[in-house]
Amino acid sequence: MKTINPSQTDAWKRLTALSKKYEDLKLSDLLAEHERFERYSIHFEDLLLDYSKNLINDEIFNALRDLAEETELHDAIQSMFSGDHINQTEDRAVLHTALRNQSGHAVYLDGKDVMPEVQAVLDQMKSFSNKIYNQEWLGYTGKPIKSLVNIGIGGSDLGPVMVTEALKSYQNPKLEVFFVSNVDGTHIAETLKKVDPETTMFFIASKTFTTQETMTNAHTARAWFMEKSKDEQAVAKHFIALSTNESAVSKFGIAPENMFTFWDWVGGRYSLWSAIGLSIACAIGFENFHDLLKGGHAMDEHFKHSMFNRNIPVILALIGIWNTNFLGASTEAILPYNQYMHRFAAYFQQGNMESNGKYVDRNGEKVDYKTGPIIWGEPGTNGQHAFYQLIHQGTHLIPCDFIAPAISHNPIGDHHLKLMSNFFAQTEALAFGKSEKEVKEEMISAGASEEETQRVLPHRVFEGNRPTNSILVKKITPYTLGMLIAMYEHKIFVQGAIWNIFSFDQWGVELGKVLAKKILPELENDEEIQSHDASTNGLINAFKKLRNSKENG
Ligand SMILES: O=P(O)(O)OC[C@H]1O[C@](O)(CO)[C@@H](O)[C@@H]1O
Repeated sequence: MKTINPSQTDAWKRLTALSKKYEDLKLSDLLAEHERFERYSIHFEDLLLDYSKNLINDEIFNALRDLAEETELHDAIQSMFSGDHINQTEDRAVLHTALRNQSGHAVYLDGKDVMPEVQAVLDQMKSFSNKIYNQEWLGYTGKPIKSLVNIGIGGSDLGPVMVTEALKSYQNPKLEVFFVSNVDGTHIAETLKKVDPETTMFFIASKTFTTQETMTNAHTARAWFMEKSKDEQAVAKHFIALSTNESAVSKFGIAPENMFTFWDWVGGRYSLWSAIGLSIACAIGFENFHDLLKGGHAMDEHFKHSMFNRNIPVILALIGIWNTNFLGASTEAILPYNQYMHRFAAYFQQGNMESNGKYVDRNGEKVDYKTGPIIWGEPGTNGQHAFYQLIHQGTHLIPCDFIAPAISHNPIGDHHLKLMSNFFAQTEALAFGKSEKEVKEEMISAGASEEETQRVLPHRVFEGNRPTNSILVKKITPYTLGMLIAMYEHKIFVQGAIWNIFSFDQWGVELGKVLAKKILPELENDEEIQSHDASTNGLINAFKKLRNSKENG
């Protein structure tokens, strides 16, 4: 992949000029055009992206597309899918797309087809998950497994949690799934209270098998299990490992036949498609897991082969760049109008922020433009009663993605129509707002005095002109969810490629880990600490005093 500074391209300069030329662009004017929806929306299978409620016109969109051309996005896409080592700081390829490759074609990495290995692990996952799902895998006392406990963190947790929750209506009701991630002992303690060692399967999910949080929780789980079962042999029936690190897995005491492997070319935050997804496959059944892969693959094909102006991930990425780099947004909200998808925003918090939270470009130079936005969100309508106030009337520009299914898994009464009326109302309100004239008329007709109307007026006006994308799908099925996940993955990839940053490393999480390791032994005694700065010393010493103080229990 070539390194091209996007801010030095002609397209970027044009976009800068366009952001001034169109600083008064109004969504209400843009949306008055009858064909706007047809021209600014895309159908792909059962998915519809409406991007018409963005502050863009044809001139702006064409310049954005030129930016993608000038920064050689075509080559970047080609490089990723063909197994080039595009994660250069770790000298690794980025081939999570191979994990969901349904084309029947080979995927080469350094001259070797990876598909036979991928298929072998999928076969192993299929056979294991069928046994769990069909209640055929028996624990050490001969009872079928009822509880699945995934122990992992970051990409080894967020993906499995998000998908398992999103597809809960597909779950075998005889199974309960738990996720333990935090090193806070409360997380494992509260989980262990709810499960029975005779009927629990622990999935130790860690790409490296060295992550402090995961290994601490795994050791605690094994000690708890040993205390209950008093049988070393029983471990094999209740602990499996999902990892790339065979020697660490065997050192932990998990036999090779109970290990499900993957490879260094699968990034942690892109790993739910790999063996890391085994808890998903066990919970919803392998066929459904396979449909998830198929949905991801369908989006890969769309992304690889569609022209940029008909390419959903590319369009989402370009709009994000317009909002971030030319309209001044620092954040993006992901708002699924679907309760099952309540961890979707949290999942892409890691997906996006760990990938594109970089201030150094591919030449090692500090960038002179903004990169990855802050990602957050909650399911509608909960968010409406929490933070939408700021989106509507705050001082920050917060572009939002609204996601909803046309059909609910729980068609009770008019719940879904009410939910969807809110979905449509919010993007309309954000775009059009409410003018002074409208507020005045409304208040006067409700009997308010002239004086009261004048006093409250500015507070009840909505400027509008807040950009949104709406993503509608038929239903949240494993296939559709696969498409949605891959759609955002590729959006992130496109933005990273254009911003000329390395999206597949995560050096920014290392420093804290290293310092925590240094501090840990200092907490194991009561001696006063002098080895840090004034604040850190003060905090550690106050902590030691507090834990030893007799007052307040
Ligand atoms: O799967 P592992 O190796 O335990 O790593 C867990 C997570 O830690 C990170 O390396 C850093 O937070 C993530 O990228 C990764 O998903």
